[in-house]
Amino acid sequence: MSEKKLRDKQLGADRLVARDVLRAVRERDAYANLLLPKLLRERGLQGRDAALATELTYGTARSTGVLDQIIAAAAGRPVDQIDGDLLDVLRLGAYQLLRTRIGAHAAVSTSVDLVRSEKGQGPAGFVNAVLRKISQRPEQYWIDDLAPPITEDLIGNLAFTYAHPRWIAEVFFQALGRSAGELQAALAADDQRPIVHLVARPGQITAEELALISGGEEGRYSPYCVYLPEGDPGKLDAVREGFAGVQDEGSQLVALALARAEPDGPDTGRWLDLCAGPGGKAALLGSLSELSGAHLDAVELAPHRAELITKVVEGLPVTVHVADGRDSGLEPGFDRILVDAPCSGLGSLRRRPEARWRRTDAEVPGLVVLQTELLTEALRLVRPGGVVVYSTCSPHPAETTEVIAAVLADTPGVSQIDARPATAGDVFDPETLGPGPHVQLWPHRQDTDAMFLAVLRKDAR
Ligand SMILES: C[S@@+](CC[C@H](N)C(=O)[O-])C[C@H]1O[C@@H](n2cnc3c(N)ncnc32)[C@H](O)[C@@H]1O
Repeated sequence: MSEKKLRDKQLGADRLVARDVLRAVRERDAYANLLLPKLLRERGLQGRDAALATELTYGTARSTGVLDQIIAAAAGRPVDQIDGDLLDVLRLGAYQLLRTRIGAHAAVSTSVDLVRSEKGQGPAGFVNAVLRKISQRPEQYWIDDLAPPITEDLIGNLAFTYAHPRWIAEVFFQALGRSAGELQAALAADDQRPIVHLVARPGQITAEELALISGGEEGRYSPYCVYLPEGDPGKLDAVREGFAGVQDEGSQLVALALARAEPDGPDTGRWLDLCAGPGGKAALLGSLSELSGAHLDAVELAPHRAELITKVVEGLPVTVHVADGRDSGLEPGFDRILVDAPCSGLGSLRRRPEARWRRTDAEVPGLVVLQTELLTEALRLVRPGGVVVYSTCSPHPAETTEVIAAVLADTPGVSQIDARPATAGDVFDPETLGPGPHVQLWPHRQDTDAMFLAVLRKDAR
């Protein structure tokens, strides 16, 4: 065994990977869900070691803001006065102490070893002292001590308890009709790591076949979905060969709603995806359009994301355009248009562990302008009688119902139709999707990302 391998083993290769990912997230805004699988592969971690590294990395990244408040209280100084490399290890250690069943001794000693090997005895002593202090109390003690009292600030208390920034909890509260019980359920579900959802590409493999070969289970809502509770989807032949992909069931329902929504008059086979990168929905729509003899145009502003679409739609009747969806140069007259708008992503936080601590509400007004312009352009490009599906992976009312209301108010000759039948198809009861006319999915209700979708139809002449 090489000296480096031996060192990694002694230190715990799982924690070393977790620390390195957390450091990259902090130092260079890396995405944990992209970097972690790469490091696991490069360092040959598999099985239980890979599972532990994943749990520690994602769990720590999800809880960062709350762990920082606890670390600051235990260290007696704000975290911005703690060296970043030490802070990564403190977060990792505090997460293990407070939010896992790992024993206190293992959590503290592995953290101290990580610091000692890189930084020496002094910093290791500091990490030891802070983590020991944290370990003396259970998580509930720290919540009671540091969270706003539930009687004074219910939203702030729940946000702290379930490791969300307060402003995001406030947005969920509004989107859930100001129900405290549902907010608690939504935050709790959003604080869990979701299982992988696969999509079986129509015409290439069925969900039943994919479930059999992957050891997964067929989805509840999308006829193309398979739940994969464990295992690396990248190792499945069906995924490697492009018969299947990784896609949240809620995203599948959005693409399906576009294919199922009823235009007024016959479908002439011109479909458009106006914000298509990286191509998850375009791939599903491309397969569905092939089966129904249609053609999909896929527009994407970012060239590198357009390249990803080109790869994933290979062999399907799809043309990819690198263009601004607000001025694509495409001829009007589409039967169906999807506007899967750039958004704050607040609906898929559980799949992007660190995202909740990176986002700010200052981004939202600019996104709302873009969303409004893209939807307005889609309504110009759709033919009379044609349908437009507007969707976001965000439940933020400013990005969802308020965009729809503003565009409807400014665009004569367009009506909003009930999105529930198109979302449910003949697979499940549309009434389970709330009162309509839009659909808002939630992790705590459907166990999907919190996708929003609305269906608009241009009046036939
Ligand atoms: C929510 S993502 C779409 C996800 C995609 N539909 C899928 O399922 O894989 C929004 C996409 O819109 C792109 N985008 C941003 N501004 C755009 C614009 N003005 N015109 C077209 N695409 C744009 C972003 O680069 C991003 O790839």
